[in-house]
Amino acid sequence: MPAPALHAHPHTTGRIMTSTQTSTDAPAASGAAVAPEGSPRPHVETQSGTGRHLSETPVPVIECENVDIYYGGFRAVNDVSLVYGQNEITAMIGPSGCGKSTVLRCLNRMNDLIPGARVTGRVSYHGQGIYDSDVDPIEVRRRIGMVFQKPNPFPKSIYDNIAYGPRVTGMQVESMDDLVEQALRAAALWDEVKDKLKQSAYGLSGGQQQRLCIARTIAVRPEVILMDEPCSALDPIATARIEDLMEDLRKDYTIIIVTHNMQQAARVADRTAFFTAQAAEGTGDRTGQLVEFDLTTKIFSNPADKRTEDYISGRFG
Ligand SMILES: Nc1ncnc2c1ncn2[C@@H]1O[C@H](COP(=O)(O)OP(=O)(O)OP(=O)(O)O)[C@@H](O)[C@H]1O
Repeated sequence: MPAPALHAHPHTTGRIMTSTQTSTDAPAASGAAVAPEGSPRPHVETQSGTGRHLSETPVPVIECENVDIYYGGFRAVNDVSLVYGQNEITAMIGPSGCGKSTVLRCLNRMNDLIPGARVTGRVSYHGQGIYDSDVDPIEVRRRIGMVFQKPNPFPKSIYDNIAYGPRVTGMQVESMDDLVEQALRAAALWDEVKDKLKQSAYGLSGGQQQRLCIARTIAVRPEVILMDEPCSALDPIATARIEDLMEDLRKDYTIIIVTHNMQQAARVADRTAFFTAQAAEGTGDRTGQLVEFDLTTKIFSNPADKRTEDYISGRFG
């Protein structure tokens, strides 16, 4: 099978093609909404929860338009429209069962792996619908990687955990040793493991294992990293290290995080989306919906919707 037409690069953008297409099939980045490389960012006028100056509206990398997500006949998420901005950290918060993880998983077609799961509406990556028929879901998941709640290293050495993705995806790699080192350095783990690369990943602490999983995600050179409560199994020190790491990674990646921890969202996220679940008339099924999406500062200091205010002030959820 030919290698994916798009050559791996942390900043690569463009069409996600089926593996049977060739590079000549691929126009350059469709990215109508994306500023060309080297062009100035849009008008800067506002500040995020992290103190960064941000444009009023995000530069889209992933966009959801009127997205509904079903598990069989149950509509878990209703009519979500949301833009995830380039080189930003976007947090999704809300009470249990409001559909945060469901939305996160639909951003890289991870829901495809759940029998009965179905997405309607449009999810696009640089303007291209990721559910379009000519799109290769494996390539989607390479570009848009995922880190899970519980660290899940493979039962392999530290080195082989990192090398696994590049090997199985047939990435052209000049030096696997260099790639492993770069990924471990990017995940702030290199100094702790450089003398035991051949040892089992299971010998690492939980926090180290989670940074290894981040390094493993980075190794296949994605552009976006999805994180589903990445710190919920970690102690406060390991959590702080992951939060610092996210801050570093934002320079090169777009990060989307689901978190139950509102303080964490306030600390790390540039923008925050608040979801809630509403009981449907008739069936009583609780369907998730997006209530409000804005700069993190605004969400936590002056939310537009009373439901957001009630949630962040601890009055419900
Ligand atoms: N694999 C699945 N099959 C069927 N229903 C599911 C599945 N995963 C989630 N759901 C349902 O979809 C709804 C949203 O769940 P989801 O896990 O996305 O919410 P969440 O906001 O991430 O919750 P939590 O914060 O508790 O993790 C819930 O009603 C849940 O029971």
